[in-house]
Amino acid sequence: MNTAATGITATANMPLQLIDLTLEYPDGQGTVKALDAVNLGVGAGQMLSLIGPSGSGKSSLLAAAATLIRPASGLVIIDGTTASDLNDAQMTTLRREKVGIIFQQPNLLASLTAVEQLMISDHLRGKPLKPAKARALELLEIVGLADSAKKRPHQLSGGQRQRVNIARALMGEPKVLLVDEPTAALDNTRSESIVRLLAHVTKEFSVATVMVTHDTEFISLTDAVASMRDGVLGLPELVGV
Ligand SMILES: Nc1ncnc2c1ncn2[C@@H]1O[C@H](COP(=O)(O)OP(=O)(O)OP(=O)(O)O)[C@@H](O)[C@H]1O
Repeated sequence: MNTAATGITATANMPLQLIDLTLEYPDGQGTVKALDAVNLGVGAGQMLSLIGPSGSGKSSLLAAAATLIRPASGLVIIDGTTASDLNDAQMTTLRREKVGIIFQQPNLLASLTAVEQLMISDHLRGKPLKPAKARALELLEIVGLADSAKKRPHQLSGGQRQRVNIARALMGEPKVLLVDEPTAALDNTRSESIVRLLAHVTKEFSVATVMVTHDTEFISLTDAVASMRDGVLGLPELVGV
């Protein structure tokens, strides 16, 4: 199968590949097809904007790519590993090690400082605390929060909380970053800076990023856009400079 044809641009290093992905949900007596033979490849250092009307399947695509739901058919390949070949425990490990997920709401723990929010995610992966702190501080600097490492969520703005969320998703050194409406709760200026930051870390850490968004005005900050309709994914179009 020629998967390169579905990628944003041809590249040997494609951390995220979706091949002929079909996903159905039960709906009364029948089923609703949320993903209909979806093919997509996102290369290392590439960021794709995913747009489409409500109910077109964007969240389903992200959930399948994140290995949070198993497709009815087709393949999800993360950094060369075919997720559908794995059992649930192996899939969880793959997700933990290779996938960073950023939701609309940061879901930070109220009692922890910014640096602790990042360290705990490494701690849950069984990693030692000392290098985790160094990496957490480095990531906070990259996302523009060097001076806010000791602040708790209530001391941060919405945009700053989203920056902590982005830094936290990068702690595990993911190969794939899946981002669901990261700017939905933010004003225009903050939205733009968050999309710029996501585009920056995509390049800086060579991750394959897919961002679901309704903010079409910031799509030009990303490399490509693809739109969904009724579970069918259109071909990605290059938009970046
Ligand atoms: N858990 C579920 N059970 C049944 N049907 C579902 C479920 N989740 C989604 N669907 C259906 O699957 C289709 C795709 O939904 P999905 O949430 O992926 O779309 P979306 O493009 O992300 O929408 P939105 O922009 O509103 O978030 C829709 O018809 C939706 O009603």
